[in-house]
Amino acid sequence: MSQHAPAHSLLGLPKAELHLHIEGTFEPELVFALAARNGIELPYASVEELRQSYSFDGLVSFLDLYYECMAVLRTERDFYELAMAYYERASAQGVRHAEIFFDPQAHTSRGVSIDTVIDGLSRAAADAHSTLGITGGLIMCFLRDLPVSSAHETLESVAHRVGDLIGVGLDSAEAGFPPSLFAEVYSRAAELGLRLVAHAGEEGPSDYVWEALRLLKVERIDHGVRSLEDSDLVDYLRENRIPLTVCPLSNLRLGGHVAFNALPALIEAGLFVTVNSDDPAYFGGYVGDNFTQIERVFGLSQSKLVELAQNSVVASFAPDSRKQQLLAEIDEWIGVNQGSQLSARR
Ligand SMILES: Nc1ncnc2[nH]cnc12
Ligand SMILES: [Zn+2]
Repeated sequence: MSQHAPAHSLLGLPKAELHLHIEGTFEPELVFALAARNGIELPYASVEELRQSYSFDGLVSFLDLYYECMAVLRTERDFYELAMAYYERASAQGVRHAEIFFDPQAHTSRGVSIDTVIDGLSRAAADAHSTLGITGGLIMCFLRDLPVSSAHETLESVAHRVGDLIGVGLDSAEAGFPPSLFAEVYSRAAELGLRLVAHAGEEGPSDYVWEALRLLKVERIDHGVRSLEDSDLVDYLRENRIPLTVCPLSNLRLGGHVAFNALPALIEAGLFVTVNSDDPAYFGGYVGDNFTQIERVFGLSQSKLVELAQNSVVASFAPDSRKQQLLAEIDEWIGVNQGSQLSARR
């Protein structure tokens, strides 16, 4: 696979990816390869059989498989290879900056040390920068369906190496696990200088989005599609330019067409929307594929798609100088594509 995105296509549109679980990029072929290397037997006869099980009836049914597959990740090299495979695919889809989620508790609970995880992922991020020019870093997520004490312990266990992280997030099964539970953990993360984001309003109610904003003081909301159920919240999100990291193919696979159709409604409501892939190995496409699908299904104009890419850069935690560089790359893409459209018409 080429690691450079084709300039004359939506895949080549430079973009930032802000909602991507690295464990959700674990393609079945790599799951099998790492299982074999680590001497682990999988309950699937083949790559094809594993891939065929990718049919979900909601977030929890997806998470069961997601945690099962990631259990073959054991060594620093495993985490490195997982992340490098993502960066290469992402680069081919126009990703120039990636802020990557990882779930340390899903690994430490199996006896893998948090340093092993962060070492492998950080080494990949450094190599992705030097070989592919991709900037960004790591956002450590707390599993909200585990005890809050475990989140506290996890955070304290990395207090000596917060320089390896951009921020913290909150993920896993949402319903019944409100953000309010994690207010103290988030306040400590802020004290450590970490940026704050949280999944809210994916399957959980719009109240969880309010809680994430008011109690956790997050800077971005991951998903947030159920915000549409509360018009005061929609007004608040618009007036305060709170970025939403929406994941269309994830919404389609886990929530069906009602959830998928949230995207045009959020855009229509004037919200600060970005497009991301969430768990691309499981949901049928990387971020460029998400752009291609929303163009096809919703008929979004090229200028709207460009605006979504610009939003991803502006909503990122990249330094201002890097944001300016990336916005200039997007302008360059617009120039190339206008030219190619004109020459195609002649
Ligand atoms: N879409 C999602 N929602 C919550 N937790 C997740 N972990 C991985 N993907 C997730
Ligand atoms: Zn997610």
